[in-house]
Amino acid sequence: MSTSSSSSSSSPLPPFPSNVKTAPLVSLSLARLQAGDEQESAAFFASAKALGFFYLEMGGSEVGEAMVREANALNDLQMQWMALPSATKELYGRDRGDMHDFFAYRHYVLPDGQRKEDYNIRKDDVLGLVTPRLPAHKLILDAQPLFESYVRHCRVVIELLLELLNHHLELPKGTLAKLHRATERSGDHVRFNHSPPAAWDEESVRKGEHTDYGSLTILFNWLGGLQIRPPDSTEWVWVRPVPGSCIVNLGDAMVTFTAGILRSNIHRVAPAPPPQHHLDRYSLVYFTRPEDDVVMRRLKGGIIDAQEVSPAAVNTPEMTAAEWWLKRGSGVLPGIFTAKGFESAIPAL
Ligand SMILES: O=C(O)CCC(=O)C(=O)O
Ligand SMILES: [Fe+2]
Repeated sequence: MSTSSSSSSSSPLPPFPSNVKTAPLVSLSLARLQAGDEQESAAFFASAKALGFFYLEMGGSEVGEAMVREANALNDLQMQWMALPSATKELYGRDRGDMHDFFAYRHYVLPDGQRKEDYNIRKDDVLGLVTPRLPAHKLILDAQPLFESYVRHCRVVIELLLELLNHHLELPKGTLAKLHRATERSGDHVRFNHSPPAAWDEESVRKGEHTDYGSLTILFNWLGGLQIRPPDSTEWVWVRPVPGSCIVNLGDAMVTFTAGILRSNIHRVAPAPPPQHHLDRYSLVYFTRPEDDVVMRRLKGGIIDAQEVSPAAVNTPEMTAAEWWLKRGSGVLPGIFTAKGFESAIPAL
């Protein structure tokens, strides 16, 4: 019996349970957003303000359908990568002692001795912005065309979403695009995430509570496990994986840029709920961040000008996007970041 959640294997995954409480994510159509559908665009802006999390349905969009195929292929690749001996994976681990440490393999040992692990591969290596690229295993290097195509497709989606946000925020044309040029150095990266089947351990689940650090995140997962805590709620609810859709969420940078108009919602990854709990769980994430040199502060113009000074701006030292993701990613600036500032000091995982 396979113990892996395979995205493209012929054996279907056990279903996500129907008896757990799920998160109220709206589903938006990439094809409709690409076609300039105003109702869809307004629904996107509403969900970016209210929850900061939504499904993006990829069917009917050439880019979207390609991304679904590529995400499945990358997930198969990540299963091979995660199956490598630990000593091999650690050759690409977080012990090089410089800022590139973040673009690396890392693991945590769960109470039962198994490894929860992830691996960050930066956009600047995939798109050839840095020579030489950071060392990577042959499995990764051989899949360069796949990574490149996936990153370019993710960027098409990101750039569309940024343009729509720019429009609804009534910012001067191209304001957000200029802060997120794919051709410039940034902390954008692909992440492989792997959690082995494990008993619920409150401490590990709680430690994983976070907001994403960057601007926009594109997530593919195949098994349950992702949970969010909706605004003004203390209850964690499950995000049901929807085949053919990715999950998009906003990160810290969008809260800072908009003085809190847009929402970066707290979330975490728990063990998959039964009947999926006996499977290894994998997810594939593309994180977009502002360019490294961009200073993280509220933008001028449009509806942002009418916002009050957000406590976050008062309580948080100003820094560049690169300093931000480095501090957030290494646990120097831990906690849940919202328009109020840091709300709790849970060390970043
Ligand atoms: O695995 C998931 O479903 C979510 C992962 C996540 O939130 C992250 O890597 O930041
Ligand atoms: Fe996340």
